[in-house]
Amino acid sequence: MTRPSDHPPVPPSKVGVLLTNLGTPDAPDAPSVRRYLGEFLSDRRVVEIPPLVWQPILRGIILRTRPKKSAHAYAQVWGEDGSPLAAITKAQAGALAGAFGPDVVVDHAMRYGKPAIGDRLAALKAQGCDRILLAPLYPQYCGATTATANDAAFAEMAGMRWQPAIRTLPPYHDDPAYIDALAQSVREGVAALDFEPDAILASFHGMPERTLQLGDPYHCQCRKTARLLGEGLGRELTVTFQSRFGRAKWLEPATDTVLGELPASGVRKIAIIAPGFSADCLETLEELAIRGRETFVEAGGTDFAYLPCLNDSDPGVAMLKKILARELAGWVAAA
Ligand SMILES: C=CC1=C(C)c2cc3[nH]c(cc4nc(cc5[nH]c(cc1n2)c(C)c5CCC(=O)O)C(CCC(=O)O)=C4C)c(C)c3C=C
Ligand SMILES: [Fe+2]
Ligand SMILES: [Fe+2]
Repeated sequence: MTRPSDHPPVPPSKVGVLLTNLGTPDAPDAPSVRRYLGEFLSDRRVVEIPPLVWQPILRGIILRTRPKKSAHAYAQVWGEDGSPLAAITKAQAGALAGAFGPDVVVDHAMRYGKPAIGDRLAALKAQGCDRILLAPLYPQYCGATTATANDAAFAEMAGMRWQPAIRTLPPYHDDPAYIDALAQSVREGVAALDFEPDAILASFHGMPERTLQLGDPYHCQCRKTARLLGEGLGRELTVTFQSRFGRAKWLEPATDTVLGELPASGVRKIAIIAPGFSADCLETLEELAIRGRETFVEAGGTDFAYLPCLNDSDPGVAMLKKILARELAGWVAAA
């Protein structure tokens, strides 16, 4: 029989903040990329095709061909600290350590691969965090990103007898703190160029167009970010969607198509930004900064600059601190 005195000691109460992002392979080689893509592309929030139809295509075709090609792309952006997405997300959490006082633990996790969301959530709880803020670092809400990150945390909680209280970070696509940080970084980035861009392209990750018709707010939130940022900069941005995958119709216009067409319309000097990504990753560093440049230059463009994401820059971390502190109100005295 368990008597009250037999209960394990209760650690002192703390608050946890769990930054989450998409995830990345462990290494830039085909087996690691295959494992990562197998998990990622089996998520029904990401590919909304019935598994009986999709899994044979994924296992029989995609995981046999894509990993080699993607591993080659990853190898081009891999740094000393490994995958840029992993290194930057870790640095963001490191930069926020202590930002909310001594009783708030900041950690980070990935939806696919490591460190896993379930593991880090359990670790926060084991450290005494009885209140946890889940912070999927996607400015624009999308079922395929924000929701699935939160799903993974709630799936872990389903196995807990004593659950922590949970809050989730809302999308921050139109938050003045986010728009101002972006505007500052674009202004400084453009001022440092040795050319004046004819246009600034804002490239967001694409999604199947069907998800817009089904009510996902992602597309509208991307457009709003671009409108507000354009107002902040005093110049209109060209909005495009990148990284098309599969045969279905995706959001348009496609970044690669626009990059190939702009020079013929007289736009030969461009700066490109990726305001849908909180951290630079394969999609920005390889697809935009390397392949995007090639496409633009081959089409007759003369000057091309990719401006980095906010990452763990001082303005980027200050922005994260502001939007996270707001969600901690009532949990943390000083927040
Ligand atoms: C159906 C496929 C995909 C959907 C839907 C999708 C949505 C989506 N993705 C991001 C952010 C990132 N995606 C990244 C890589 C990546 N994305 C897909 C496919 C879909 N994405 C694939 C197959 C890959 C892997 C690389 C490749 O093989 O091309 C990354 C980068 C990860 C890294 O390791 O650096 C990010 C970040 C968003 C924001 C989004 C919907 C809004
Ligand atoms: Fe993606
Ligand atoms: Fe891509």
